[in-house]
Amino acid sequence: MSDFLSHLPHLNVIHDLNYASVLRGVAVALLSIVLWNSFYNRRKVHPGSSLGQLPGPPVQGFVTGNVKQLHNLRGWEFHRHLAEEYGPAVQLKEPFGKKGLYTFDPIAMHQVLVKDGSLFQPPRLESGALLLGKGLLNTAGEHHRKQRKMLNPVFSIAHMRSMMPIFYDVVDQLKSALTHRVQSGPQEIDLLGWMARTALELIGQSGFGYSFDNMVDDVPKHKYSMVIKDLVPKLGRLGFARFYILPLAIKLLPTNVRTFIMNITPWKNLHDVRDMANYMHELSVEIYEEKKRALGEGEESVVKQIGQGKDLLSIMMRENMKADTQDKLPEEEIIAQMSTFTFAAMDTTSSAMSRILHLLALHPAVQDKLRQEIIEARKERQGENLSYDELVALPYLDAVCRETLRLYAPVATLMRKAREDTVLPLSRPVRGVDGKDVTEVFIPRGSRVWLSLLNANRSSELWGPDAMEWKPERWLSPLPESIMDSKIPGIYSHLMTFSGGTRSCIGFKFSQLEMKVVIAMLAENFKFSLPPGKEIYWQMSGIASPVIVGDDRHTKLPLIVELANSQ
Ligand code: HEM
Repeated sequence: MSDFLSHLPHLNVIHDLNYASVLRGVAVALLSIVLWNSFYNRRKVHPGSSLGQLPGPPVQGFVTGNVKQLHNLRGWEFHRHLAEEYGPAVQLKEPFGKKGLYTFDPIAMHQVLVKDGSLFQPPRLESGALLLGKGLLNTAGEHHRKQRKMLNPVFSIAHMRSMMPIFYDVVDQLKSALTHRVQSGPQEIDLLGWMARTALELIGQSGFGYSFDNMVDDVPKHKYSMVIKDLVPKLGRLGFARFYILPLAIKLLPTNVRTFIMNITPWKNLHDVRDMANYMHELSVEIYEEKKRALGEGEESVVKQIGQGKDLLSIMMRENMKADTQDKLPEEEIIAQMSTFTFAAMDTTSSAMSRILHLLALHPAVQDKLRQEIIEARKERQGENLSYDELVALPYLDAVCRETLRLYAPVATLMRKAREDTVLPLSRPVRGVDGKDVTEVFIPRGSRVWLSLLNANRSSELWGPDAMEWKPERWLSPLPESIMDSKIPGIYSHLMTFSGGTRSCIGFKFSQLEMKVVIAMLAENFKFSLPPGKEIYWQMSGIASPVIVGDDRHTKLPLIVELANSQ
């Protein structure tokens, strides 16, 4: 395995380099990119309207364009303004004046994610692979398709069913931890912290048969818990560099040169991210090796040494062993899926579960109704845990989850980059800057397209005039025809929350199950209310996260928790 490690680009260092030539190279590359951009923006002959014909907001500055507004932690208003002022297809500016498209038009999104999915790739691929290895999030084309083919069956309903006992074990630990803290009376508790611990333990146990957290200590002790908690905020602090400088450096500089530059750059945050990536990788290798040994020794050993062998990693390794030679994934890619799944699963699901708890605290009548539904279902089962089918069939629990994922999608925007010139059709014309209707937009190769999952889910044209209200009841009657006919390409409930097409969320069923098991237990056993004197604000980070107004240095969701049967 040490051989394998030495092939990872981020672990190599070189020492003797000519600084002046490196800097000259970077300057020439930057200048070429600016000139290339303006050449592309000025081309006149192409099908469809040009991006320049679409209306859009003024830029904040030539260097950053609209990017800072778009990724601002308080960017909700900006995104809402884009939808209300300009409609579903908007011209935005990247750094140095390059034009891009911001859209939530269903047909345009369908083309980007489904029909022309292979032409529109996330720009993160190379930098993401440095962070998490070549897992699903960071591969493309045939490589991605091959991984997806191997991994889709791992997330089947049959496997989700078999994971129920693992889920209930983790949730029992959460119940004991909270009961212990509130048994002598209501307490203010940071639920975001507990949801993050629960989500990590759920993916740890059901993902890899590995426990990160006994859920007993006040703070988790495993280094991985700390690392994964800090990773997203630290990545966020790389900001502009992450989306623009890093991909450029990867494209232009050989591995050893950029590793050298990274190591000598006096930026602690960058070094922290590098060390975190290395640590996550090392732990994944350790867990993988242990499991491989057990699998090699047969099923009995898997059960004895690493639980039931029903976790995603065991399933993945068994599927890979069975696969035909041309479909087999190399070890390195199986290992990369571990950090990939943890990264993709943890903050998204804990954000969604925390949002539900916050909303239940804001809407006590919904909270009571949900509690009642679960108490009655459990009574019918004489207090036994609900089976997979019983749990997913609870209509109000389902409505609360769906409505939260609709109005408050944890991931607000996806970014794509066009690999070829292409034309995107719109489902209805928008008024161009010259007053003429724009029905299709020419997207030059290299342009960015931002897909607004947020605005697609909140469109009053599709969801009706109450689209901005949180109303679980809307899911208890038939949805409006406008949404049923809209051809929204999302894989889940006409929503864009889990995206659509070949790169849609592979874990969406897993995450819904997690949410339902956790929220059902919490709503049945505890009551949640708002802490007096504290206002909670959800930041628009890559994955939405709550802070207390006036103290936005740390993400937190303080709620008053008490036993539900205390009165
Ligand atoms: C509420 C929870 C979740 C939300 C809102 C969510 C959302 C998303 C979105 C929007 C994407 C598309 C990203 C892109 O195209 O750039 C995605 C991809 C992905 N998600 Fe999730 N996710 C959630 C939970 C999970 C869980 C629990 C897992 C794993 C157990 C997971 C694994 C993945 C993976 C591996 C991908 C990449 C798929 C690919 O490129 O083929 N997600 N997710």
